[in-house]
Amino acid sequence: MSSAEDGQLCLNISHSSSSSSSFRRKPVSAQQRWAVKKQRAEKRRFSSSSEVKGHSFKKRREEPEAPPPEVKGHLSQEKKTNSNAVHQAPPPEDTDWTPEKKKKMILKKEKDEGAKEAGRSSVKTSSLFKHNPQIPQMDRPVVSPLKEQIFSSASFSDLDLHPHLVATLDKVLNVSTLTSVQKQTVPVLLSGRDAVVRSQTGSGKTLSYAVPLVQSLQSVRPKVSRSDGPLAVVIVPTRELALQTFQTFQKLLKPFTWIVPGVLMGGEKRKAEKARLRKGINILVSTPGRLVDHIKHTLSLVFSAVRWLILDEADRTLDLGFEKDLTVIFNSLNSKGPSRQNVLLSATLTSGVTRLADICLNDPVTVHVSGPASFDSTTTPAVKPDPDPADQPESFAIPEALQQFVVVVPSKIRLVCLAAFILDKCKFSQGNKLIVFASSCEMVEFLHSLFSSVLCRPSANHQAELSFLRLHGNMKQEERSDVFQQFSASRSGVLLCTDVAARGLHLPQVTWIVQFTPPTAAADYVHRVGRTARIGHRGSSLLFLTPAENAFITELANHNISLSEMKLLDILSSLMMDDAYRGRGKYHSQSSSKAREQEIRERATVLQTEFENVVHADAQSVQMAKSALQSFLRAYAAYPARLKHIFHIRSLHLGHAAKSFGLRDAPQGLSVATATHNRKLKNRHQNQRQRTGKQNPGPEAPAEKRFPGGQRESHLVCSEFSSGLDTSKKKKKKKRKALTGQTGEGEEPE
Ligand SMILES: Nc1ncnc2c1ncn2[C@@H]1O[C@H](COP(=O)(O)OP(=O)(O)OP(=O)(O)O)[C@@H](O)[C@H]1O
Repeated sequence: MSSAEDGQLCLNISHSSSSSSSFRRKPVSAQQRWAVKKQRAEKRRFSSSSEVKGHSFKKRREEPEAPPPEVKGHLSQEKKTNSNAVHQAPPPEDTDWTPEKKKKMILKKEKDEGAKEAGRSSVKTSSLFKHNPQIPQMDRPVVSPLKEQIFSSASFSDLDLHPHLVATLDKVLNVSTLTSVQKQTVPVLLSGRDAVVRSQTGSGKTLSYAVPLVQSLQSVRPKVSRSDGPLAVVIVPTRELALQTFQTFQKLLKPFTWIVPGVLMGGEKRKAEKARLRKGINILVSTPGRLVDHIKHTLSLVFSAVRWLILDEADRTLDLGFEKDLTVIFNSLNSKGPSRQNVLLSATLTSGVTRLADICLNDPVTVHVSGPASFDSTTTPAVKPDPDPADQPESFAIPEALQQFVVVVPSKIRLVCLAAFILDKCKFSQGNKLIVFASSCEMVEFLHSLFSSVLCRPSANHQAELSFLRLHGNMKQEERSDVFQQFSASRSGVLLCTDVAARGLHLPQVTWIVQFTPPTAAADYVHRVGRTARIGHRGSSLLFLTPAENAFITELANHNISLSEMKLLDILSSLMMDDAYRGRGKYHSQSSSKAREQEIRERATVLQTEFENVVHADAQSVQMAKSALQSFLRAYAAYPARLKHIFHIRSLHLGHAAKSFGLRDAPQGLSVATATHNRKLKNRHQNQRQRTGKQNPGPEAPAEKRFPGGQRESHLVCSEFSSGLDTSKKKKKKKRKALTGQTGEGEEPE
């Protein structure tokens, strides 16, 4: 609702009041006396209302103070319609005022009220910036970033490829020079060897396996036909990546029309997929869960001819979230068929995953593109490296063209800080395209709804229009695909998303990655920031940390990742670009830096107050904010054990965290609810295990999952990549969902 609409609402209510009997009596009721008293008190608090120049919010800025006990019921009823009305003393009965005059007077009073409200919100400055933990001095440990050169000097035409394939690469995909990873990988795969490939995000890994695969299949004689069924199986962790990979194959296969690619992914109609499988698909791209579903239920899916198995984002796919699915897939592939070429790829293949892969692969060639680490002279010496290389955390290569920043923000200020950053990049300047990562579907929904209603107001001509899209695992597949295509095609805008968009997706022209909630592992950090600065383009990233989470910088440094600090006040200062966020204006014209800082703080408070008013406008909005906060807390409780010293639920200040969801106070019983929830579930799983006699939780048990490093992931947050898709499990899943209250975040549901 715009402010104009708001005004309209007040007017209507005033009209109805004016016709009510209360308008014909003198203001002598308890309520009226209270209102007049309140007005006087207001006057004393704000010596001059002209000093108060606030932004006109869409919703009320503040709830009125509690009325005297005898009128409480009556007031709360009025508050439901328009709480402003409670402040209004009706026009005196014994004047000969025309309805127009009365209306004018009411409007004037409303205006005065608005100004006072604005004043009050300015006074609130203290609540947003007081009682925050100190922002610690940032230590930048010594980091030697791994370097990778993206392009090689060779071109596709130098390789032994079909000329039509080279022409297609050039004309359709606009690709002629080989990237380093392609130069090293394509010949290995063309020679028929298995491979484990690691190179930085956005370096062209997809073509490094897709080109030799197409080259190999087009040369098969007699020619490949649909009736041969799958000859290659490509497994990727998310639906969007499945779609993107399928589209790449569609382009590459333009000259080889007899080879048919196909995609299977959760959320699509099974029946249609079954029909396509019956007709015949030669290159099958799929998410693991959906493939398992078809292995179990689609008779026409036969793997007897499969010659290629590709696991893209292999570290994620080999995570135990997919363990059971992969076992089914491997068993099904191994039962019959010719010898097979296997390829694992990722930007973050850890040695643990590689060791695991060695068991399944046949004498694989390891392609690691990163060169030797280079010393970063801007950093200060820190911890001594561990002498035992086996104990060393994995180093990850980050694109050189990526500038990485971190901002340390007290919890309370996080929401306005994010908003100020978005306004700066997308409204007060142009040509930016942002991806903002948050930890849960509810949080994404909440931010999307709040920002769309508060930040997308039309403003001065020179400011760009802001648009927000959202992507998470709780959306219908159709909508997910639409958003993916829409954001891919757009030149600017903000995509709010969960980790469903963290891996593999190539969304062109993204300039900024914002991690509003920190990732649960350094590898996830790498993949998230890897959505920008791809294939040699420039890009930047910003990580939000609270003062208590500062040690995550050291954790990243252990993986050779180095960040520069961005100052909170610098981000908030973008609010000076729009007088819609002006505070009392007292400091606006003054030039001292202290005065400017104060003005920035006031503007941040004005914006925060606006968020809070929108959130508290009705019960539904409050509920939305609460469930977003709750899901955030659950995600927080699910950080792996080895990061608990940085991200521990007990170190969160609930009231401060609530503020970052636009809630004025910490919702009661929330933290207790989360803890109780955890306990109940733990007991339940223990009982379940005792009943079934299982020592360890089976893959179906909804309890914790273990990552290869031994870390645990609470089931409370449903993994972005979990599958468990067969129909028999559907009921169990529903039951589990109802039990845990989990949102289905990121699942690949059928
Ligand atoms: N040789 C090349 N020259 C120019 N562009 C290329 C080349 N190879 C691939 N690309 C393009 O680079 C982009 C990124 O490639 P791709 O998605 O394969 O990267 P990736 O290494 O798999 O990244 P991630 O690790 O994030 O999955 C794609 O748009 C692709 O078309």
